[in-house]
Amino acid sequence: MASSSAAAAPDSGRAALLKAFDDSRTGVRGLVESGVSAVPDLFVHPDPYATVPLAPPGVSIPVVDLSLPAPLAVAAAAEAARDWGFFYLVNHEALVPSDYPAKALAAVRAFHELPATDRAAHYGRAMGGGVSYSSNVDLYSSPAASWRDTVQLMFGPTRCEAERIPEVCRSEIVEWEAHAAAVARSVMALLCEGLGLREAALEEASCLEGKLMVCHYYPVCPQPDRTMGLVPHTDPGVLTVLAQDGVGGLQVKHTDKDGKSYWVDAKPVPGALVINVGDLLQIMSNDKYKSVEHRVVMNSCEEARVSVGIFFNPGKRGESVFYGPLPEIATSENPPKYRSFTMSEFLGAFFKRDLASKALIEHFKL
Ligand SMILES: O=C(O)CCC(=O)C(=O)O
Ligand SMILES: [Fe+2]
Repeated sequence: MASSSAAAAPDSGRAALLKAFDDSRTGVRGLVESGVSAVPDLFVHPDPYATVPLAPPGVSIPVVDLSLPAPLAVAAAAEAARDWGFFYLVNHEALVPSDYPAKALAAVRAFHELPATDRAAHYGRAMGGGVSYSSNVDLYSSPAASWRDTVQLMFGPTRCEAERIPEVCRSEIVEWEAHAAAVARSVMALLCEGLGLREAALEEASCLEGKLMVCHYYPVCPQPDRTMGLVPHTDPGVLTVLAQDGVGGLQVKHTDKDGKSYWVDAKPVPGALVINVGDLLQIMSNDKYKSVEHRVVMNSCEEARVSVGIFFNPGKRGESVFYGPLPEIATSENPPKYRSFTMSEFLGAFFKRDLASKALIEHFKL
């Protein structure tokens, strides 16, 4: 790797290094396997942990208990989505068998820990058949690469070809997708009721039909304070259902009642899923629910971290189908704060911007 810093490297030198890394087809895990003892310059983030302080001890994202009587669960979900944009979902065993998501996380780990030549056979950025395995989806556009490899799978509106899913994790991934969709349906129903809407309003707007799964692997890092697992960003979609293993590293930005912001650890909680509001739900709820920034920091843990997220999005993508603040919510007392747009306009705006910016929501603001 280059001896100068990523920021200082001439563009052509940096581009060549990125290509050489990509051409290795084995991701960050491959660097670790080759024995790197320092974070290569391409992955160095200038002062990754400077800007916002960490939360005081004891601060945590809220918990929503799905076994509570419906009105209490609705109130808890609505309050969490409004004040935090993130929550742990617990007591969801009516929807998720007890061996999930652990089985899916273990299967994803097994894929990322296959011998390098077996992984390399799957490596590529194109979503061929709805599946890809690569390191840093934004490798060529981000200012610094992150310490992360990812398998992406499309589950809707068009479903990936099952035989394209690496066999070592195929059945577990397919099964987890079905359970996570049941969880998303139930959470969307709570969030709709929290907006005073009928519980199927988001489902009727096709918000359970677009589904992208990301299976992340954050290898052990020799210099955790020099790089990041995932830069601060908001999720563009409606709702994200995230399963994480026991390693930890996810942090959520929270602004308290006094306007003070800090990063809060979303520590792994056994039996809890992490749910978060995406930009589209903030827009559809006319800012009642918040899509908040989050990131993944590296730590000195001796074990790689695995997480599996599913982004739920509208599946109806026609040029005559518009999304924006839901008409039942945006009224004369609560005028719409965003204009309407088609999904192709929304996705076009998403792919044009840098992952680490909040520009997407701003783009549609009235
Ligand atoms: O790995 C995680 O915990 C978070 C992943 C995430 O935020 C994303 O994929 O958008
Ligand atoms: Fe995210």
